Amino acid sequence: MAGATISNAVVSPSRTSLAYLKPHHHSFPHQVNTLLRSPSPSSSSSSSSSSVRISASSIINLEAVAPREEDFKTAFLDHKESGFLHFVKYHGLGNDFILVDNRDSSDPKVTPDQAVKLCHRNFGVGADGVIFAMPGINGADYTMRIFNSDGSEPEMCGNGVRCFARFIAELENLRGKQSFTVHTGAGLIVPEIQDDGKVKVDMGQPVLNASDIPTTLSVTNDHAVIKAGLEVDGVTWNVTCVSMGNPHCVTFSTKELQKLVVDDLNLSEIGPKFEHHKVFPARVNTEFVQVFSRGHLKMRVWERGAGATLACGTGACAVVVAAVLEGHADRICTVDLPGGLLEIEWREDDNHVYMTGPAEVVFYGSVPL
Ligand SMILES: N[C@H](CCC[C@H](N)C(=O)O)C(=O)O
Repeated sequence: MAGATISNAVVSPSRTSLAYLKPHHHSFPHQVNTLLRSPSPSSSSSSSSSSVRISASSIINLEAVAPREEDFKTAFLDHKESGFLHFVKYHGLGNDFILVDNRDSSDPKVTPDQAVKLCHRNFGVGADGVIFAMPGINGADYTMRIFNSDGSEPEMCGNGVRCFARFIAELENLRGKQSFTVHTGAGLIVPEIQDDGKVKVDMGQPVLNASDIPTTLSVTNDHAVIKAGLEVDGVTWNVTCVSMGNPHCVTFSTKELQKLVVDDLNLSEIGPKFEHHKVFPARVNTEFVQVFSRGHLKMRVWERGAGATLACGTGACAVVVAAVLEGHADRICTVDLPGGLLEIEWREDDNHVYMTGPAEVVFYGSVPL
């Protein structure tokens, strides 16, 4: 029997795919944790026929013997059972990812097609993407690769790299303030875990050159596309294009409407028309922005390859750059996303964009591949 819940579980060792909820939801019964150390499915058939019935009452009795979360995590992360993908589910302001320990190989353990299935919110684990922690190259400590939930591979992911940093800290048992270099499709990215557990990320320099976004929109200022008219669905939107390694189209207004009310927008209607617009040959992430003040912006996002998400880190960075270029905001802003707040600074002295925000574990899981 594939899968199991924790209370009233019938747990068959050979097909364990338990999700370990954080302690305040359930304590993890010692017996079940032992099962995770069970021999691989290919071992003697006797273990595959036996099953362990764990009733809700026994969980209460076992409460006292439940392992410390630390012990569970180590046991789980060391688990290398073949035929199963062991992962840790993280989210950054509700932009959620399946994180895979891929440090032993530069080939992703999951194909793009498998990523689509894993990201499906009914038939799979459910996520906006799959992120791989791989060996570093060109002197970087690590490499991060990501597949969107549609199987496409973007250059970079801001919320994802914060989750990546917390994942590495867990795998390497790092404590306190930690920083390391990550090779990505957007170049070298440097996340730093703060004392409060938030992650501050040097996201590198924004790219404004139209051909590097890429976009075929006509340039407005010195090879850049700033507040240019873009016809979508019969409306002329004013857009500014910024790449953070991945392409972004940021809009604050239309020809008719000088101030967007972002909660009034039908993203599933308008988002795909931006994403697949012919002026974006690599498709595009689109951010719709409302200016509350020169230090407080509210945004919603339709992501390339993932649709409407609760947050987009690279998008929040692109939004602040575009807001400064269009004269709406200063260089230090709080960006208000449906999933929560990000602190963004586009620093004048080094032209780098810095993003600070949370990244949390949701659960540990195993899934047959
Ligand atoms: N869908 C994006 C990648 C993920 C970006 C977003 N989740 C972030 O936090 O930056 C793209 O195809 O460029």
